[in-house]
Amino acid sequence: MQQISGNATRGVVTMAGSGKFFVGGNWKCNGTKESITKLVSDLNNAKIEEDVDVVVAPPFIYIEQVLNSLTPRIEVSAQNAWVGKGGAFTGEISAEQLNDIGCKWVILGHSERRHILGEASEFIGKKCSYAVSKDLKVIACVGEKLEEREAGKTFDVVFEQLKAFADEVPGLPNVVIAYEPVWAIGTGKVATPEQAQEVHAAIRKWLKDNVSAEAASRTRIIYGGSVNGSNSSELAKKEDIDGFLVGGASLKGPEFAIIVNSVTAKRVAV
Ligand SMILES: O=C(CO)COP(=O)(O)O
Repeated sequence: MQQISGNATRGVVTMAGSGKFFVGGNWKCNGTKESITKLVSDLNNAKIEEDVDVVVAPPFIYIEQVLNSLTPRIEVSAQNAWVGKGGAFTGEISAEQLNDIGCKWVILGHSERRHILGEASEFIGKKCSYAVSKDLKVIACVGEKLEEREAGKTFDVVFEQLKAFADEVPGLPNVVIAYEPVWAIGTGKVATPEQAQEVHAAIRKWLKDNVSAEAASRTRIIYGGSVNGSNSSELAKKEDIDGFLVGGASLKGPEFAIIVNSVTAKRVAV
């Protein structure tokens, strides 16, 4: 349990880790200039709690539009980056280019890139290493497919994916881990708070045993997969759930704000 300093009314927080609550919005391959203008305006007008890190990830071509119009209270992420220095890599965007336009975050290893685009764990680990070496902060995604869960392989799959990150990025500085079970993504079938907590606790233990106790405490472990304004508070109450990575519901500003504000469910009265 962690005491939030400086504001006694906030009380005690049910968090196993020491990091700040974190909510990311992954807009995936959605939006137009017009719809993004509206979404940014809704986010700029939303009332969001102070003690949450908030990051949104527009498609590459809209990142500058968002950086130029979104409140600096909310940070901006890319959804991918090239594995090394830019050059003759048609269709790719480099970490240097993200730095150039002031984009500070990148999502790596999302299941859609693993399973639709065929990115392997080792390649994703190398991407993470390069991104961190260029001072980008990384949302590193892991998660099992339905058949893997049903075969009792959830931890094997998640630990193999984690190891690929940890092998390439000693100490995992500037990395937020997103646990996104593939069967829960875009399906409306959210993991129960107990299912998510079980894997988050296992990830934290894996970090303690394989990286360091400090990394286990510092690293935010966020949940993704059909999170919405109605289920986020129950999930947020679990002690190893340090926030969310939201897909579909992050395209609606008011609902995304509700999810961000589910940090209040972490606070219990003293
Ligand atoms: O993939 C996700 C976030 O990265 C989750 O997507 P949904 O919230 O649409 O299920």
